[in-house]
Amino acid sequence: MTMMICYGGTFDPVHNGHLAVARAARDAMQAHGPVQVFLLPAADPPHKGPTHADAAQRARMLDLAIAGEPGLKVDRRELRRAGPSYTIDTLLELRAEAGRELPIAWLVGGDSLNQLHTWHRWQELFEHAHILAVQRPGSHIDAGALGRAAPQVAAEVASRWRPLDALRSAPAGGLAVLPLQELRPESSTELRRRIAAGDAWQGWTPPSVASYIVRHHLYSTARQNSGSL
Ligand SMILES: Nc1ncnc2c1ncn2[C@@H]1O[C@H](COP(=O)(O)OP(=O)(O)OP(=O)(O)O)[C@@H](O)[C@H]1O
Ligand SMILES: O=C(O)c1ccc[n+]([C@@H]2O[C@H](COP(=O)([O-])O)[C@@H](O)[C@H]2O)c1
Repeated sequence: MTMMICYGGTFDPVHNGHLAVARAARDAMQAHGPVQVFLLPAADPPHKGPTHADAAQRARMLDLAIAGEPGLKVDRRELRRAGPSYTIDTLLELRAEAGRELPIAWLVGGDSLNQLHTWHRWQELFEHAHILAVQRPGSHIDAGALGRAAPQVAAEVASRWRPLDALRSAPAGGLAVLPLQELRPESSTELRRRIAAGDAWQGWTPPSVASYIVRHHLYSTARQNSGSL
């Protein structure tokens, strides 16, 4: 059975760290059977202020970033919903479409996992998906241990730890850690800072995305929302 991996983010803009994570998830899970990775740009990320590029631009940059990549797709469903892009709403939609049996994993960086208790209806997430967590510098997650998680999160996941390959054997409810060959230092915040400051940045994102950013004058001043594609 195909495993569905969902990778939500603001992607403002997408960077090579995001792509390394998406590819690592695809490659690790495909060792055990077919897998599809969906990248879901958030229209209105619940914990962030206004974005710098608009939602259509962020999704377009994702299209460019994954062009020609087997097993990766952009899913724009959150762009079609009004209001905050709550993950529980997205998972309810995906579960209704995929049926009750399909294994679904929601991919998060360790920084996000440590704060999972702040997400809307967060405990319900496990009814509809597994969580697949990936290390990020400073996040201190490891298989079986959360170094910096809120106590509520540590308590909720205590009985949910699974080896990676076990995620395929149930539709939802587990937590596994995705191994990365090396931690990825990239962040969209630092990338935007570098662009605005005129520091070196183009190696942090694929050339097609870098060209789009330059062509649309994104991130070079405090806030952009030109709306053009
Ligand atoms: N370098 C990275 N390594 C591992 N996970 C990452 C990395 N960058 C982002 N993520 C994870 O990807 C998801 C989407 O991230 P997001 O689009 O917010 O990018 P970001 O770089 O964290 O942005 P910002 O710096 O603006 O907060 C989050 O779960 C985040 O933890
Ligand atoms: O559902 C929530 O309450 C919620 C709170 C914070 C983040 N998320 C989701 O987590 C993903 C990463 O968010 P961010 O802010 O780190 O880009 C993105 O898909 C968000 O919609 C979801």
